[in-house]
Amino acid sequence: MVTDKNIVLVDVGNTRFKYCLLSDAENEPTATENLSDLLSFIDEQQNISHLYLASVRKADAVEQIFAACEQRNIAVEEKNTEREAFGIKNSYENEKKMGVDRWLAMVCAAEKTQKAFFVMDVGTAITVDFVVNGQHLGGWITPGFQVMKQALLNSTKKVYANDEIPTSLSLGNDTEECVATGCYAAVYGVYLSAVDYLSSKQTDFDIILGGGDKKMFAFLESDVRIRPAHLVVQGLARYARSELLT
Ligand SMILES: Nc1ncnc2c1ncn2[C@@H]1O[C@H](COP(=O)(O)OP(=O)(O)O)[C@@H](O)[C@H]1O
Ligand SMILES: CC(C)(COP(=O)(O)O)[C@@H](O)C(=O)NCCC(=O)O
Ligand SMILES: [K+]
Repeated sequence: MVTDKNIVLVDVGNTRFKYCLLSDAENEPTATENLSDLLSFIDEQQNISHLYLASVRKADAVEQIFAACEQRNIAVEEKNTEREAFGIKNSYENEKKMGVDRWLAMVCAAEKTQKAFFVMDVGTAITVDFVVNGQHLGGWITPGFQVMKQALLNSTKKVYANDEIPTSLSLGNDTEECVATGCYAAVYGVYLSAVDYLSSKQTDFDIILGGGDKKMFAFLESDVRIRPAHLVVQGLARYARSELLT
């Protein structure tokens, strides 16, 4: 019999791999840039029968995962964006063009609230998707905090950056600080625009937040509309539970 301890969930983002057992899907997944960490994890468990996979990279980036699973007799279930599932209807004309991470973020978010929502994934890119009455209205893709900073450095000669990740809106008093606070303001601006957009629909809504940089929004914690989530692995968890455990 397959249990939630035999299933591993794997999110292949543009920066990092995130993974956990289905039984741990409520906790922070392990994040790593090295595929070997995932393979060691699988080998430590010894009893993995299924691997649920979501990737936004090119096919060759996940070939190694398929090969490693074949060697270990683990069934790989790779998820792709769908037109409709779990009561959510995708607005894309060609849903295959939508990153599966965005689709899974909606699948996760729809389980966390019965209300209208927007789901914001603050990762390499920032994606925002709006859903009202199960209908995906559409979304936004913008550069994430690090990508924004890098684009600025690449396009200028005298702009420098530091490694600080601000956690509230403030002003800079030197170049590095101005870059960090400015890019923070841009990220926060995406959030405020999303609130503004959904508020204009005159509907009560929740906000589901995830991604490696979601800590930037920690200061908003007291807003009852906000639900932090491990979007992609929890979207995968929903698929895995419905396909293998019911
Ligand atoms: N240890 C870390 N290594 C890399 N990025 C990190 C780390 N901790 C936080 N981050 C932040 O997380 C972001 C990537 O978020 P993540 O959700 O993992 O991206 P993706 O799903 O696109 O791979 C980076 O832009 C970075 O600012
Ligand atoms: C927008 C993304 C790059 C976000 O990826 P991430 O930041 O999570 O690594 C990814 O969802 C993607 O490659 N999407 C394809 C284009 C689309 O969704 O329309
Ligand atoms: K993202």
